[in-house]
This record gives sequence, C-alpha cells and structure tokens, in this order.
Amino acid sequence: MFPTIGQVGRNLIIPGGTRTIDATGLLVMPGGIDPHTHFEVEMMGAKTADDFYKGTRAAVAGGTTTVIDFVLPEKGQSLIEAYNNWRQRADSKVCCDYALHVGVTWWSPSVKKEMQQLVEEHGINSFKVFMAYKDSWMLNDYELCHVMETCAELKALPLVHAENGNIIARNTEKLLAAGVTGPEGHALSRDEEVEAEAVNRACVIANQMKCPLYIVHIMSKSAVQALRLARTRQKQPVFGETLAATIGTDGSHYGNACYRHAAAHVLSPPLRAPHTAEAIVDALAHDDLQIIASDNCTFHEKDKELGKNNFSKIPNGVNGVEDRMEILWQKAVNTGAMDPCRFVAVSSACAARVFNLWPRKGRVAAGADADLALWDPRRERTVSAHAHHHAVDFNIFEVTDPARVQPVAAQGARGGRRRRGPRAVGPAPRAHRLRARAPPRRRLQHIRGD
Ligand SMILES: NC(=O)NCCC(=O)O
Ligand SMILES: [Zn+2]
Ligand SMILES: [Zn+2]
Repeated sequence: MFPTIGQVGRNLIIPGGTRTIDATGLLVMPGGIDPHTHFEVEMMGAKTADDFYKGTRAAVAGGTTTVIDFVLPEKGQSLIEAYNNWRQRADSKVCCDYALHVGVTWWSPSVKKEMQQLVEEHGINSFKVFMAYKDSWMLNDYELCHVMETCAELKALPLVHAENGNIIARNTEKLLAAGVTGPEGHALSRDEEVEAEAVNRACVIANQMKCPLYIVHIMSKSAVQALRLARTRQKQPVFGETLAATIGTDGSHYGNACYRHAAAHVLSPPLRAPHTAEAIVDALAHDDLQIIASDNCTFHEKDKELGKNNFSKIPNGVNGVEDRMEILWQKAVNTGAMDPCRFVAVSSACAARVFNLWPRKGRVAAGADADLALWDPRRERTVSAHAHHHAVDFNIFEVTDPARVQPVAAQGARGGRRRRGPRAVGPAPRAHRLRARAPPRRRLQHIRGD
C-alpha cells in the first residue's frame, strides 16, 4: 500500500517513532506531475538516452514525483502488446510513480477493440494521436475522427500532437532542394501557422465527434490563440499543455553554427522567437493553458548526428523532466507573473485532475498520496549538464556565452544555399548563467499514515 498523508494541521498528535523533518521556511507542495515524458523509446532511428531509471531519477531530483509516459506502438502492432512491453520496461526501473498514455498510431476495428480493453482492463484513460510525423505515426483526419469518437464512447481523453504533417513534408522537400540542410531548416519547415492550423483542426474534429481534447506541447502564440478561440467561442472542453523548453529557452539556438548545439534544441513543434516565452507564461497564468510538461525525450550526441546532412532526420527531443519546475518558478513566480498556488496548479494539480489522478495526487490533504516536494524559494541553483541527472551531456537550459554563438548565414536560413567551408566551432556550453531559484530540498517525503 502506498504511504498516504495521515493528518494535516497545527498541534498534531504525532505517533511515536515518526521521523520529523523540519520544513521551516520551505513551501510544502504536492510533488510535481509531469504528464509528458518519453523514456526508453525508439524513434527516428535512435533510442532515447534517459531510460525509466535515469529519467525518473532526474524527475525526483527536480521535485516531480509522478510522470506519465507514452506507449508508442509500431504501425500494425497490437496496442496491448506494446502496453505490456512498456510496463515490463518501466516496472523494474522507476523511482517515482508513473502512469501511461497509449499512442494510436494506426487505425482498424481491432485498434478500437484494444482501446476499449485498455480502458476497461488496464485503467488507461488517455490516447495520443499525431497530426505530424507523416509516413510514421501520423493519422489522417478520417482516422482522427474514429479515434476521437471512440474516446468519447469510452470516456477517455485524446491527446493530440498538433502540426500539419503534410505541409511539413512538402516544406522539407523544398528546403532540402534549396540546400538548407542544417537544424535551422527544422524550424523553417514548420512555422507557427503550421501548428495553429492543426490546433484549430483538432478542435473542430473533437467538437464534431463530441469529445473533450488535450493538445500536447503547445509552442507558439498562434497555437495558444487557436486554442483560446475553441475554449471561449465554442465553449469546448479543450486543455492545453506547454513545455518547460518553451519558457526556458528559444528558437535562436537553431541559428547556432555548432551543429551539436543547434541539433540538441530540435524538438517538434520547434522552439519559437524569444518573446514567445513571456506570452506562454502569461497564458499559463491566465488559464489559456492549463499544464506545463517536459516532453523529456533526450538523445545522445551520436544519435543527433543522424541528421547532420538532413535536418528532417535529427531525432526530435530535448531534456526537461528535471528542470521543469525550477524553470517555471524562475520564469513565472520570480517574475511575479504567477503566485505559488497557480504554480502548483499548472505543475501538478491540473494534471492530476485531467488524468484522473485526483484526489490521490496533486494536493496536500489527509488521505492523498504522500508525494511531497519541500521547496526552498530562496535557494539558488545553477543549471548545468555536468550536474544534472540525465543520461546526456547537454542541457538546453544551460546558458552559453552569446559571444560564441555564430548565427547561420541569413541566406541559408531563407532558402538559399548555405555557406560552406570553415565555420566557427560552436560554443562549448559554458556554465552557468541561468539561476533557477528554489530547488526542492527533499523531494519525495513519505509522511507516516495512520
Ligand atoms: N516532441 C518531440 O520533439 N519529441 C518527442 C515526440 C513527440 O512528442 O512528438
Ligand atoms: Zn508530440
Ligand atoms: Zn512527446
């Protein structure tokens, strides 16, 4: 049985033998819930570096005590078989609580049956679909209709990766033909409109299928606007998730002349213009977005090298599960955009409610799971790849010296031929400007239950 919180209050009668932890001056908060991680998954010809041990170890180091990972079946593979594989991988390694969403990466009547089985027999209540990754995980609109209709029948929630995969595919062909092969091509192939169109389309399909909806990793102001329209005009039950990466760094890194540096920032949808971070924090603060996740999906440098001559082959993904909460605190609470209660809502409580973990998780109350973060709002920590708990030696939140960042030639980025020949060696990441205050001092505290 999981330890639960026995009592909350003043002047408590403490049972003998209880270990006391002095939390004077600290905030006692529900442990973070990160509803979007990819541990030990194969994608784009590589396997993620963080496995369920290292990934959850990094989570706990940053104050997150529950993660929700994604089962991603191959096209044609049984969903139940893939789910069992994921359970097998995770169960023996995780060092915090975890749950699973299941991807629907192909469609047939047998998939529908398996979705029902996953809900009824395995407690799955969320299914992820992709509008991007053409020729691998992408579904067409007709298939999306079926998945959403089935989710509505099962009272499950569809999670959507919203980008227009067909436009991305065509833009990629054109960029490559024009000689744009470097990581900057990744962002050029999928601008904000490509994301916002898909957010709008996903909302329309969900509305037609009478289904609630959750859009994962919203990365742009245009996408937030599309979501806001659906939530207000249509009064649709639509939830929006953004990422620590969106508020902790930006798309200027795609212009770094160092391939290793630029490729390390490649994820989808891509990082946007620097002013996006403030707008996304504002959206989180005002409930246009409800949840911040990490989409932790780390790859070793040798794997990112797969796209050295073709940006569309760079395995997509960045770190974030460890730094998510501190980045949010720094960018939202320390700036005054958000109070600590909203911080708890977007980093823990809203995810607990959306994914049916409430009332066990996401709150500090008698009877809830005793997953607590003790948070010191005065302590400072420097983000660094040397000190983090991930399996990779790069951290997108580590600040590099701007003087050593060499912008890629403008004509290259706009579709002309890229400058060949010697290019400056990019920055070896130098520590350590970003000061994320308030690391949790102790992460997973089990208060003795009755
Ligand atoms: N987001 C990303 O670039 N990588 C992970 C896979 C996904 O969520 O699309
Ligand atoms: Zn995605
Ligand atoms: Zn993801």
